[in-house]
Amino acid sequence: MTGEAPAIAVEVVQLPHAAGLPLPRYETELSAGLDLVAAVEAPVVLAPGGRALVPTGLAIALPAGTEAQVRPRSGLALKHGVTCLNTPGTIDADYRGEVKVLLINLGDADFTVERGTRIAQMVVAPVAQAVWHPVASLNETPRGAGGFGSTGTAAAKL
Ligand SMILES: O=c1ccn([C@H]2C[C@H](O)[C@@H](COP(=O)(O)OP(=O)(O)OP(=O)(O)O)O2)c(=O)[nH]1
Ligand SMILES: [Mg+2]
Repeated sequence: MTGEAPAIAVEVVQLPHAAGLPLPRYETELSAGLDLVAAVEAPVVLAPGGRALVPTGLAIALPAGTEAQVRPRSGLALKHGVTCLNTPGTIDADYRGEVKVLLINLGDADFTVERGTRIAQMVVAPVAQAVWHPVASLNETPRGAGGFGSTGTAAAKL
């Protein structure tokens, strides 16, 4: 698959405590996520079961009609059991505070977040707001109210 991903312009301010750190970047041409780095002044140790709100040193202004999602990195999850507690984190287009990452250590050893550690990834995406249309009843569908496993397993269907 080739081609260019559509671009969304995002204003960014690198806060003073992020001085010297690189702006998040796409590691490959068609990556969906920008790797966020920890803008901690000193290493933060996450004990097993511990959590921490880790600063990225970035404040952003997303265009109306977009959001950013803060998602875990699979490598950290696989190797260390470290993930985002509130995944996916939601960055609203009108948020002007610092983007932070709520990490939790679900592994069985201490995990140290060093300055510059790539701790999560941020995906920018279009988003729509719902406009409620109250009605008395909803149209019928083959699924109806079925959910939560109502279609059975793939094996059961064979
Ligand atoms: O992982 C995250 C999640 C949120 N935020 C920031 C941006 C977002 O716009 C704001 C509010 O997030 P959310 O709506 O998830 O939190 P809340 O608990 O509902 O707080 P609020 O009442 O401020 O909306 O916090 C982050 O920096 N990182
Ligand atoms: Mg909220």
